[in-house]
Amino acid sequence: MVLSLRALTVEAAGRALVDRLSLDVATGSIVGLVGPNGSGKSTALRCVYRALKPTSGAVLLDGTDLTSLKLRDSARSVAALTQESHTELDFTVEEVVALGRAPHAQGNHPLTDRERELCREAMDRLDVAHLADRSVLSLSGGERQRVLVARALVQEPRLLVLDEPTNHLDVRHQVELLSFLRGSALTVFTALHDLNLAAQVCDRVAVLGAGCLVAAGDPAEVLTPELVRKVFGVDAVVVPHPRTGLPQLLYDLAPPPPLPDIPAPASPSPEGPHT
Ligand SMILES: Nc1ncnc2c1ncn2[C@@H]1O[C@H](COP(=O)(O)OP(=O)(O)OP(=O)(O)O)[C@@H](O)[C@H]1O
Repeated sequence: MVLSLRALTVEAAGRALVDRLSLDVATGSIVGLVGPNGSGKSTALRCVYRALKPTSGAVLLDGTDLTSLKLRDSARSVAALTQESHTELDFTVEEVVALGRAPHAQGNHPLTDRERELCREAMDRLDVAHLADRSVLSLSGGERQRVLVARALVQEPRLLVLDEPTNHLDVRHQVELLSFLRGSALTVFTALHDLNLAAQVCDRVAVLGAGCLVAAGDPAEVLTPELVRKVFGVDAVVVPHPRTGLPQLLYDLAPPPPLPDIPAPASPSPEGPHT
């Protein structure tokens, strides 16, 4: 077991943004956190990478309460790609990726050969090696996102926390990133908006609605039309992927069906027509 959330609660402005969330992410598994805008996904993730202190409850890493670890120690274990991951300093891509080694650094020593190799591998993996000497300030949104994932990988974390990792990525880079995660032995806790990508990449999905856990489990069991209607207010049909059999949602963009024919009243009622 790597990550356990135990009755995690975050309160602000007089309400619970995350409400008694309990969840486990097993070693080597990928757990996706899905839910509507504002349902508390980023807030929950922030508690895991210690940008936010929960009001109550706990985040356990291999059974140890995160708050009992020094920040440097938890930074060695947990790498995060966040909505707030910034790259506004005029560093090159290579320098930003190398910063992933910072929690492991002993004083001001230069990177070892092994660490330089790690950085090269991560840049190749994320298709940013050709940008190594470019300033991160000059990158497109998707290129920057890939550099930040490479930085998180070179940290060699026990747990990778990703907040919308496919943001800005074109479909090829989305597929590359997710298939890499799928094929790796990494332990990943990720917020995802795309339910179809979540179904394909996650071992388990957890659905948040208004800060509360609505459902958690195997994507095929959880991502049902009933749940999508209840949580997102959207009609969908679920079809098995023709090659993998994994559930894929097809959303219904049609307007709601017309009301059944009701005989018109003989004369208009004083309140006007009922809808
Ligand atoms: N410091 C704060 N004070 C008050 N409300 C906050 C604070 N931080 C976040 N919120 C609110 O908490 C709710 C949950 O926000 P959060 O960013 O966790 O949602 P999310 O599920 O990640 O949303 P999205 O899908 O839009 O990224 C939102 O309604 C947000 O406005």
